[in-house]
Amino acid sequence: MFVLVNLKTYPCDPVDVATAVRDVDEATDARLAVAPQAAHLERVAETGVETWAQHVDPIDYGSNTGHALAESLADAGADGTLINHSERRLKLADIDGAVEAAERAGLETVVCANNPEQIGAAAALGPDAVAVEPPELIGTGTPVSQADPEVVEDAVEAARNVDPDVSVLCGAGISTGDDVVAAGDLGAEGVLLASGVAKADDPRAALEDLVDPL
Ligand SMILES: O=C[C@H](O)COP(=O)(O)O
Repeated sequence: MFVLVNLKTYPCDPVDVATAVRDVDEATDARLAVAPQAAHLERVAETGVETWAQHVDPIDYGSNTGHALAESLADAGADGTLINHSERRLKLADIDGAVEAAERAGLETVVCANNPEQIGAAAALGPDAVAVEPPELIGTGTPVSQADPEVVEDAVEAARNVDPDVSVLCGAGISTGDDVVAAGDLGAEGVLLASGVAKADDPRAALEDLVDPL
């Protein structure tokens, strides 16, 4: 299972969490990665953890003030990038352009979407993976695998029907090892999570619990 920890703009110490993610990754068969804010990419990547950007813009070098250029994210140490997160939505054409920009810079891609229908559309754009996240469950602590298992199963089927090579992650409310196992049982190859680690009193213990049953 792939466990991708998004730090959003939570007030945690990104290097501390990244170090914990790196250490737990080394102690488990699961694959762990962390997505800090863009301004923290370089410091996080220096820990040796697999590092992801939270967003990339569909642009090339040039006059694009305030945008996130894929090559700059890669230079800062990003290995991959989220695209179209629920809190950073893009238009369809821009999702397509962002996937192209990420691939141009050698970044792995996860395109997020709200529901199975959008997952099918996202998979058609050729990312490495898609992540289904019902927005109403994000940050609630109620896991999507428990509250809405069908959305995960339907997302897996939607992606498979479009492109079986596109992996499917699920996210929203995932905070325990049991949640991760349940996601895997529904067909997901990974989970995208945030508050369960970034807002935990002890992020390292939260990570250890997440991978314990894997
Ligand atoms: O990127 C992560 C997702 O939005 C899930 O967030 P959450 O784990 O806080 O529900």
